[in-house]
Amino acid sequence: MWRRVTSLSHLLSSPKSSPQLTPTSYGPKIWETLSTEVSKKSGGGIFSKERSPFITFVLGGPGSGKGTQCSRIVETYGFTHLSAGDLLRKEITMNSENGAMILDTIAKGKIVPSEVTIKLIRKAIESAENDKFLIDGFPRTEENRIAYERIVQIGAEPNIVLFFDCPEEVMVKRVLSRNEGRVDDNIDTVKERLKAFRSLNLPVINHYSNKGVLYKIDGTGTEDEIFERVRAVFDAWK
Ligand SMILES: Nc1ncnc2c1ncn2[C@@H]1O[C@H](COP(=O)(O)OP(=O)(O)OP(=O)(O)O)[C@@H](O)[C@H]1O
Ligand SMILES: Nc1ccn([C@@H]2O[C@H](COP(=O)(O)O)[C@@H](O)[C@H]2O)c(=O)n1
Ligand SMILES: [Mg+2]
Repeated sequence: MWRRVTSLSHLLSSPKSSPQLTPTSYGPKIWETLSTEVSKKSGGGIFSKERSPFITFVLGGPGSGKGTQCSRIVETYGFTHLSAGDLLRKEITMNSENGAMILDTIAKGKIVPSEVTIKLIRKAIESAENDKFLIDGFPRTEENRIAYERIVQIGAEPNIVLFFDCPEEVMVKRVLSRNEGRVDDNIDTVKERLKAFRSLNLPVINHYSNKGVLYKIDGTGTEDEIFERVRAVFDAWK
């Protein structure tokens, strides 16, 4: 039933299999059609028969432009943007039960335990009315990914995974000039975050590449240039 759009194959990094797109299924957007397909199979977890959203994971190193491009995707395609980092930072400002632990972890450039992050993502999905989500900065580790899959059960596979591929020196430069007062935007923590990206996030990215759902996007150039690359992915899914 599903066929891959051949012109997009260059965006997929060595998939063993691929989500198959239906170029003819214009009308309802492909994410609405897919949501229904998945919901028929869904056995519980975050999603149900009645509700199985179209999920895009947005991955990339610190400063690769995930948040920036997510804002553009939201404007153009109407997704709801859930940044795992923003959800965690909100817990710090709300002085919640886990706030101090989260602050300490983020300041060290380490990864917060999966159950904490997934609970926040789950709550945000459940309280949103939209059925199309960009989940930015998650899963960050194989442990994040496996924990998420356990909770979501059938239908846990993201529909798309975007990976913003960017040289480390570009990412470091962007992070250090971000100037938003983030506790982790300093050279020592950035080094730790890059280490975590290499050792923990790249295996997740490889996993999705092997599953055939990964769209690797060149994260260099201007915001507009990068968004044109992103458009090529989403326009093929409409
Ligand atoms: N293409 C670009 N060229 C120059 N600067 C950019 C570009 N894209 C984003 N930036 C800037 O770089 C900084 C980091 O971008 P952004 O916050 O989108 O990255 P991120 O991947 O979400 O990072 P993090 O993982 O640290 O949250 C921001 O100040 C943003 O304005
Ligand atoms: N799945 C995640 C996502 C983020 N974190 C922590 O938050 C920091 C900032 O994340 P950004 O995506 O906003 O860069 C990150 O360095 C981690 O400390 C996490 O633990 N788990
Ligand atoms: Mg971000």
